[in-house]
Amino acid sequence: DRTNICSNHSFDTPTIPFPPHLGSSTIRSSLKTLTLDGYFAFHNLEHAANDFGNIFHYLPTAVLHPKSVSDISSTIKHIMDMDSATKLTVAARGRGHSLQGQAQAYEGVVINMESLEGPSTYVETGEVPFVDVSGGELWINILHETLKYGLSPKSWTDYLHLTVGGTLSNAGISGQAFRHGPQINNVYQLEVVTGRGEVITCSDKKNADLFYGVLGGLGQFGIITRARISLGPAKKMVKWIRVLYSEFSTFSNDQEHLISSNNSFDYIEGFVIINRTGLLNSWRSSFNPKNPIQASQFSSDGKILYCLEMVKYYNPEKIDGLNQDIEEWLSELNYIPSTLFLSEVSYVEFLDRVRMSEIKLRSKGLWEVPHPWLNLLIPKSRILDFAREVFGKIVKDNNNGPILIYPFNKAKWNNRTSMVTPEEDIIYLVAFLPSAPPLSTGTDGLEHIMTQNKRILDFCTKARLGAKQYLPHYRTQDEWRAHFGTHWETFAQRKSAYDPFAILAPGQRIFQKAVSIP
Ligand SMILES: Cc1cc2nc3c(=O)[nH]c(=O)nc-3n(C[C@H](O)[C@H](O)[C@H](O)COP(=O)(O)OP(=O)(O)OC[C@H]3O[C@@H](n4cnc5c(N)ncnc54)[C@H](O)[C@@H]3O)c2cc1C
Repeated sequence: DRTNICSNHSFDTPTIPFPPHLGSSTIRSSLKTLTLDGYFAFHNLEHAANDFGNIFHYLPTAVLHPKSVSDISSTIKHIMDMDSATKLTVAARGRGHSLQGQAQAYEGVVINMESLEGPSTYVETGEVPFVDVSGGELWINILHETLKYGLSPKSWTDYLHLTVGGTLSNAGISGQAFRHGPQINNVYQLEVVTGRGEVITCSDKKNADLFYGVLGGLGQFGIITRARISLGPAKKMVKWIRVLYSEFSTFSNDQEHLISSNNSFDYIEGFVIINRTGLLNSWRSSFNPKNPIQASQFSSDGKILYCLEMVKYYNPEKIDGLNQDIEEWLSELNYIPSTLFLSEVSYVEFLDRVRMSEIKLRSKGLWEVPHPWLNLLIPKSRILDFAREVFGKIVKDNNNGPILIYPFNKAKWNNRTSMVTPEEDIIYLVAFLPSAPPLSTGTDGLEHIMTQNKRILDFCTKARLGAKQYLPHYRTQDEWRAHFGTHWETFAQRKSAYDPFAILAPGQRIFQKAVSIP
């Protein structure tokens, strides 16, 4: 029952050796000696060997369903005390929406963070409002809870059914990042269980090295059990606007113009439409323009269109001047005049927009399919080169999923976190988000898309774009060193300080399990 059920597709099988077979019954017996508030499961663990990517599948030995922080800390301490040959690896699993097995632990222990209980969510409404939540809490629940107080987190992801620990281990980027930075820049304090099993509270003022290490730290230094997240006043409704462009440079100039202004839209994203045969609406959005007939004219057979997406939050009881402001901001843009689509939806409906698409796709069996996604951060100075080579030349259509593209201001990002980005003031996130129906061997098939992703990455390297992967995935430590660049030393030092045996988040494949404390 401990077989490696790794999919047999041949592109990206791991090259870093996994721990040897450890003698499962001895290990189970050893784990069973622990006194816990929650429990270990040793059977039916296939769920923990899967993720949203649906490409990598590694069975753990056990899944811990912790009820308390001490369950997590005792488990890690117990593993620390095992002899070096039998030390297990440990992966915190949030919602398991990783793409390449990052939340899996082959023959190790997966911790189901959603079962963690503790103090209930607490909202502070004072001068500096914040919410204290469990690391396994879903962002959608945080939204609903904070709205009861007229408050809301400021920085989001496009999809809210992800855990706090999962997105804070990466960055958490969406259309608000140009103004507020990513989610990792909107956190005041964390409670973390390190790879030594210690429970440490950290912030900018206290244990700052651990705090900034864990934010964007790919789960390498500790397990986030609690987070204090900054809040701001929430609005009830949004004006959701889309306009189209046929020239990339006009589109990107307008995006850059919008993110340079302090007083304009609250959210700015965009996407590329390459030779799409379907309607303009993509799967990720429940956007329903007032004039759908007009929208449907813009299926993009044979051409490339760029869609700029803007949102303004508002309260319906205080709408004075809003429409004039929006008209003025739009008048500064150079989109194709007949292509303005406007929709008004609630704040919650907008933020939770991908959920509707998920429900639809699930009903058609199209959600739990392989997702060979590729997310890149491209410096502004090279975005035209990137667009020219990739859109239409390497990627010839995007009928199998959206391609997002939008800039943000690096000045709004805190450079002390573990996350690495290109070194420029303005950076574009470009996200290729295809679904690959199983068994397809055509241009929507997994093999074709993986080859295409590789061509995009090869182009970035050859053209020296200075691009970085977001939600990075590499096979060798050399590639990881290159990814972190000058930040590698700090990253590696933090690893030996907080997780000296390299037991945490083995699915990232950055460090191999160590055998002795340096
Ligand atoms: C449909 C969809 C839309 C998305 N949209 C966006 C987006 O708009 N912007 C964006 O930035 N990202 C987006 N993502 C990516 C997403 O943010 C990451 O994949 C994130 O890691 C998923 O959270 P999770 O709870 O599922 O994490 P998991 O997949 O469970 O874990 C991710 C990594 O974090 C580690 N981890 C999990 N919990 C903890 C914890 N408590 N403490 C320490 N480490 C932990 C895991 O071990 C693993 O290495 C999207 C993903 C999907 C599937």
